[in-house]
Amino acid sequence: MIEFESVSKTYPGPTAAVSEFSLTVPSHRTVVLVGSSGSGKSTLLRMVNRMVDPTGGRVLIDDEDVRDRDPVALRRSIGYVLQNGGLMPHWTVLDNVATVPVLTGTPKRQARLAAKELLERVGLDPAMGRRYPGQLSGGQQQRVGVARALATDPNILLMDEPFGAVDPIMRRELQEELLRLQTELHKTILFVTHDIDEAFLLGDEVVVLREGGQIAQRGTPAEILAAPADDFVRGFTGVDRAERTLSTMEVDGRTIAVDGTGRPVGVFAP
Ligand SMILES: Nc1ncnc2c1ncn2[C@@H]1O[C@H](COP(=O)(O)OP(=O)(O)OP(=O)(O)O)[C@@H](O)[C@H]1O
Repeated sequence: MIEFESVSKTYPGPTAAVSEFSLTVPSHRTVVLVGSSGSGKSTLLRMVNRMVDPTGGRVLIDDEDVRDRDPVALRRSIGYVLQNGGLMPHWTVLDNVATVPVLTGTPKRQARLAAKELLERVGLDPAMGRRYPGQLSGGQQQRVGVARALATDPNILLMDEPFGAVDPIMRRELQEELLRLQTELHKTILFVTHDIDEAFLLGDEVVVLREGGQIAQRGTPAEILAAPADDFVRGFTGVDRAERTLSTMEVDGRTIAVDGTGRPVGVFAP
């Protein structure tokens, strides 16, 4: 469980990046922070692994203040996936995945064997382990990034716009893969995106942020869609967008879902 207790972060400048933010991320759940650029999402995520220390308040992992943890050990115990993979270009894929386990004492052979299994787990051919990151597609690199984050079997995964730089089809595949992985792994995932559709797809809970890390609304995707808190959330989530305003139509005895433009988008199960 991750707890943000009234955290603030002020960088030099006129406004606070985050002010008085409180949130609990329950164990084994996926919580998505969604908001536009500059709303403080990355700052909040990075407070968990102490890449940023708050200027006020505290962050707890399983009731322990992260400030009492050694930052390097803390970072190695938490999976972290970034938009651009953050892979070491001159290391093979396998070495990229096996690095942290080796640094924390796993024998090299064992770590490489485990890395191969992880590549398979994220949907890659283990033979790709011999390649260098530059010889992989963007989507494949992101899968390696996920495998690397899972290499120490962390309880917590921090994901900062991990699928932001890949094309929409690959993005959808990666999202589905993450959903599948999570049904097997049950990690505590804190996921950052500016894409509300991604947030609704992946989040058990979604936190909509406005400037300064202010929570505009939090809840399950269904709760937010059913009752947007205000015009900001209404606009951000696009609840009034044609593709979200579904209605029903009877055709040949079956009930069809139709979007706001009149386009049939699905059929209700009998
Ligand atoms: N190292 C820094 N020094 C000064 N200001 C910073 C620093 N990091 C972030 N900020 C500022 O803090 C605010 C929040 O930034 P943050 O990166 O957390 O937002 P974000 O929601 O993740 O944005 P994006 O989606 O663009 O990544 C922004 O106004 C940003 O300019």
